[in-house]
Amino acid sequence: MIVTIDGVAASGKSSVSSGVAQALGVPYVSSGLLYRAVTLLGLNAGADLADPSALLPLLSPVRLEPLASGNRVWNADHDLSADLHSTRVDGGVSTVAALPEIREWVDAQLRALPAPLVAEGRDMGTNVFPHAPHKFYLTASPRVRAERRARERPEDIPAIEAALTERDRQDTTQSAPAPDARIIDTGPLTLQGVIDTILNDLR
Ligand SMILES: Nc1ncnc2c1ncn2[C@@H]1O[C@H](COP(=O)(O)OP(=O)(O)O)[C@@H](O)[C@H]1O
Ligand SMILES: Nc1ccn([C@H]2C[C@H](O)[C@@H](COP(=O)(O)OP(=O)(O)O)O2)c(=O)n1
Repeated sequence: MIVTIDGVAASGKSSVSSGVAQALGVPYVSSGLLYRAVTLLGLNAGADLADPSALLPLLSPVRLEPLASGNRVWNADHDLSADLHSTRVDGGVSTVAALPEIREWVDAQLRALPAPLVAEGRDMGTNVFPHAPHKFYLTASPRVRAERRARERPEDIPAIEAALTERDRQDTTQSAPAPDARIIDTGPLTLQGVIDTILNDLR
């Protein structure tokens, strides 16, 4: 069984996916972490983030480890995970995620993983796992999302809100909800409330 949980930036995808996956006793996979890892490696190499031929040669040692408690991304034996959620990576990741060659590489990593699993991102229900039987799409207003993310970032809420809104705009192409996804406005819900909503739907 595959459950897909897509949604806009900072809507709760990874926290909710982790909770749902742990309740089901299956792994979850965070596709955004792979886009973030490509971005980090590109930035560190001084590569042009809009040039797939500069990025693809960096990717052969990159591997996603889908632990139920939290995904990790490795570059050979170096754990990149702690560096993937920086403002620097946030600022470049939409450029990288717009490249068809990079999307193909990420999709191949994800499709190689054995089911059952919970997959989260933007296009899990539309493109990567279109035949998944259970699909969800998380939303919340930009202000609510910025307030949540402000607990994890040094910037103030208006700056975070502006950056989230801009990233939503740049990610629009791959971020449409699947027609058969259940859309959940997480604004009025607690994290556990969102997890329970999904688990009740799966039962
Ligand atoms: N429904 C919710 N209520 C309150 N806080 C939430 C809720 N969902 C997520 N959060 C918090 O919002 C932040 C962003 O969530 P995260 O799972 O990282 O989102 P995404 O994977 O979509 O970027 C985290 O600090 C998380 O704990
Ligand atoms: N399946 C996916 C997952 C993420 N992306 C892109 C869009 C986002 O700007 C970045 C980072 O995604 P991630 O889910 O980690 O970002 P947020 O936590 O929602 O801020 O990658 C994508 O294009 N397709």
